[in-house]
Amino acid sequence: MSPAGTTSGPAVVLDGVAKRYGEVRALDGVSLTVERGEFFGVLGPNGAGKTTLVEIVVGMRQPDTGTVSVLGENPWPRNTALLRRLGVQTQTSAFFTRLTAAEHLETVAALYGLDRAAARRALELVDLAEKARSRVDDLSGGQRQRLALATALIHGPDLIFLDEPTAALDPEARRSLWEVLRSLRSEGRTIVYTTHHLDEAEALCDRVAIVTRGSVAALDSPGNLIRSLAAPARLLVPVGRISAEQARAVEGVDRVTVEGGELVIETRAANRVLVSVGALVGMESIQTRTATLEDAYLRLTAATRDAAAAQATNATEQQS
Ligand SMILES: Nc1ncnc2c1ncn2[C@@H]1O[C@H](COP(=O)(O)OP(=O)(O)OP(=O)(O)O)[C@@H](O)[C@H]1O
Repeated sequence: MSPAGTTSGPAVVLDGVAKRYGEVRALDGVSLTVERGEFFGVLGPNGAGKTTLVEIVVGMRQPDTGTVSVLGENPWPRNTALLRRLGVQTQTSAFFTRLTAAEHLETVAALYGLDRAAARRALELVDLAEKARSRVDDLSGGQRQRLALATALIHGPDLIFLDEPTAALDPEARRSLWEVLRSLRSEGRTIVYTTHHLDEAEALCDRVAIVTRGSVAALDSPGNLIRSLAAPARLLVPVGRISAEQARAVEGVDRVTVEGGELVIETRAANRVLVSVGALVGMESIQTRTATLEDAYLRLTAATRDAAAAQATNATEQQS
């Protein structure tokens, strides 16, 4: 059987995709393109519509309106030939819980027509070989998450969807999963994933879409988002070297707070302020924290929340 889908062109194209659950507008006209070979992050607050978006793209849900193209094909109704080219890990991944981890993967391998070696390779890929003989029921949350990832990757898919794959992992396991994801990316596979770990998205993603209230509020590389949303840098000075009033008086300083024994000076003119504050306290006393994707994200989501609150107030005032 020849595999479904094209081998060139974008990996995913969404055009005007909307989805309601009763009164809840989960997606409100989402249009975006994921290029082939891209590591693409979908970020957003709880309930923003990320899972719904991924479920529509992989053919688990039908959009109310709009079009979806995955490797050049429509994923709905469930396109079983296309499914062989997709690797999907959702938050509700199903396991054969009475089996051992190895038996579970061997069963999945058999469903794809693969041999036991594929199951062993998948276990090793996610660093779970030592739990091969443990029952799935007896695995920890993080180990189950790694098994879910192995299940999604066992057949070597071209396009991989992961819904919060590192949510239950300890910091070491998270870093080792980053390496797995990076190696998949370097093999030319496309990865679309959702996460609440902004540091991770910044480290891994070529581009991210920030979804708020069912719409794409921003879509760009992490670096461009940080620049365009003008997130501030922070200078940290031990309390006592300079007063908050003195710091506020420095030209270019936006905000001064005290956190954990440090005066935190926020600025969007980091170089200029660093020189001025350095002249007051000595350069060696200053720690710098450049703006992160998390800063940019928080600014954007706060602005979206404020705009929605203002709209709701206006609507109430007009009614009364
Ligand atoms: N099956 C469903 N029936 C009714 N409402 C739903 C259903 N699934 C999701 N919703 C609602 O749709 C909205 C979007 O949910 P979704 O799970 O897509 O968000 P999310 O961004 O993935 O959230 P989280 O970060 O918490 O996982 C939410 O308001 C949610 O309550």
